[in-house]
Amino acid sequence: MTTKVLLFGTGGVGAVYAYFLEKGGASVTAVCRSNYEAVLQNGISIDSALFGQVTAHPSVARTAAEAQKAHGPFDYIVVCAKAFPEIHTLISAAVSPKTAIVLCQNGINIEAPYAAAYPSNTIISGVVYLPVTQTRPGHIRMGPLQKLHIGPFPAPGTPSAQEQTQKFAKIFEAGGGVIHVHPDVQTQRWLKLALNFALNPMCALTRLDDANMYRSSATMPKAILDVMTELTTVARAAGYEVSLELIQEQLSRTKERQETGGKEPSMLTDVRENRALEVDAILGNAVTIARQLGLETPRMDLLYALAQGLSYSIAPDERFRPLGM
Ligand SMILES: NC(=O)C1=CN([C@@H]2O[C@H](COP(=O)(O)OP(=O)(O)OC[C@H]3O[C@@H](n4cnc5c(N)ncnc54)[C@H](OP(=O)(O)O)[C@@H]3O)[C@@H](O)[C@H]2O)C=CC1
Ligand SMILES: CC(C)(CO)C(=O)C(=O)O
Repeated sequence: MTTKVLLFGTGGVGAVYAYFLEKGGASVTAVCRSNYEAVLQNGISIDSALFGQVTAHPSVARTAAEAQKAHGPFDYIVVCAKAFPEIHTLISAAVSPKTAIVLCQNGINIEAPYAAAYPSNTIISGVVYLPVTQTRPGHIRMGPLQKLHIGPFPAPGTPSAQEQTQKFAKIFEAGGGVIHVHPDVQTQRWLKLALNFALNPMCALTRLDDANMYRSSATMPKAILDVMTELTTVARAAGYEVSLELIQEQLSRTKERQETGGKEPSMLTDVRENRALEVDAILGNAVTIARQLGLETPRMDLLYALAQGLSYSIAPDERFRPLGM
């Protein structure tokens, strides 16, 4: 029987995953919002540095409820929306007893709301390497890297969760995607977080892509590495072996991009588009974990405060006052 996948959040990452899953033989329905008309009319067009110009043609829906009615029940719901607290509630209409929920998002501790809301469903945690941007509705530009690390949450999962994880990987791989299954993917999550915790807010605050930010001053490379190093102390205290060599390796892509041109991290795209920022998923949750572990993290705390300020400048609330002079 054909595997049915619902994609929730068809932006840069979701669009590319829709393409792999469709090509891998799944029947894919994509929940689209601002790009609904574009994707309905023309599908998703991907300009990839890895495999050229391709198009995906998922079925399209405006909500999970609409998708469930027309194409459910779904074997998998792949969440590729930004990691915000309310998103888990928006998929509920499409969660059936056997649906596995695959989270493809940056950040740490992003699984908790899903595990609490859907305690009987398999949760698969996904760590995304995919430099990608939606340049206009339904049009995606993808850089020369693609890797997805997945594993059941909480690890190691039940035998049936492990089976669902392996089956997802097979479809993704059959569609041309590079994917690695881990018994516990959290070490990978911390490793990726080290990059995002530093690059995403620092690029968003300076409004520079990663390569230009890296070379913007003599002090910047050390400032970036210091934040990443501080985060590794939290990862290690939390029980995950994230070595400094691996951190250096993470940063090597930014260094390589000195030659080829930089990547604008997703948080900078959000700032430019005046959209909400993933401040808690990428920064706040790790700072909370550091406090719980009794660790001092002055660099992370400062960056978190600045990212919160940046977010507040995009969405000020009743505390905001105009200039006094
Ligand atoms: N871009 C990148 O290079 C990378 C991103 N990531 C991570 O992957 C995740 C996805 O990022 P990315 O693809 O860049 O994000 P995008 O902002 O490009 O895509 C998110 C999509 O979710 C949609 N969405 C949000 N809320 C709803 C809703 N209520 N109903 C329907 N659709 C909704 C948005 O619609 P709308 O357009 O209407 O807002 C948008 O199309 C994030 O966690 C990010 O940090 C990880 C690695 C690299
Ligand atoms: C830092 C980067 C580009 C790495 O792929 C990323 O994860 C993002 O844009 O959020």
